[in-house]
Amino acid sequence: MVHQPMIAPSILSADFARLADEAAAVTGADWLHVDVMDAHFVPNLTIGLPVVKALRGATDIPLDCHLMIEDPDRWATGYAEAGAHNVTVHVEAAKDPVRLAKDLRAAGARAGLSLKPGTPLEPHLDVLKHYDTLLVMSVEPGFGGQRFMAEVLDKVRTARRLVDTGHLRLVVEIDGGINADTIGQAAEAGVDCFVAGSAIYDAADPGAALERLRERAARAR
Ligand SMILES: O=C(CO)[C@@H](O)[C@H](O)COP(=O)(O)O
Ligand SMILES: [Fe+2]
Repeated sequence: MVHQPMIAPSILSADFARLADEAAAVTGADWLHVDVMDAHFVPNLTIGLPVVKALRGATDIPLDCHLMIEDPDRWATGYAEAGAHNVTVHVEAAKDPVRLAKDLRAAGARAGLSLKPGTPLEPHLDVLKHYDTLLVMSVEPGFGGQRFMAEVLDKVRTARRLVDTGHLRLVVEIDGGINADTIGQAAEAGVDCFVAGSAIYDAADPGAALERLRERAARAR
């Protein structure tokens, strides 16, 4: 388990007209989570490569790009080349996830693999050996502000066990519905990195909200 809980604010809940300021409001963040949606893999359309490139120049926080797109085999390495620290693709969308992980690493990024809430972990364990991050979705991808699905924590517990016993080398990340009421159970289950959008950016002081989440997670471990 990484030393202290990592927090990744999701800019999906930030003010898109003031992204540089919104990044500056969370300087304590470990990663800045960027939700890329293409209106095909998910029923929502957000931002893409030009905005990621602009953000890269506007903040020093490592960018954690979560690609909810139909054809990650074609587009994902562009995000790594644009300077993203971690690029996560969905196992449900990737045609050749092992190749993709190698390409992402060759382009200088960490490679992340995400599972939708209904996607089991076990069939993908061999593929996960090639990845640096496992992103467990705790809402159906597409929108911020949804209710946390505690049933995905079984996948987190399994992944934690496999990491702690040396079978996988991964940061275990969770995404969706993380707030002061839910972060404790996710931390107990073994999450390393917590994505939080509305719980941070809907708060009057996003930086303070981030640190409160981190404290809660640390206490629950
Ligand atoms: O990937 C997604 C949604 O598809 C997330 O990253 C959300 O943006 C998280 O928002 P909250 O559930 O924390 O409000
Ligand atoms: Fe996300």
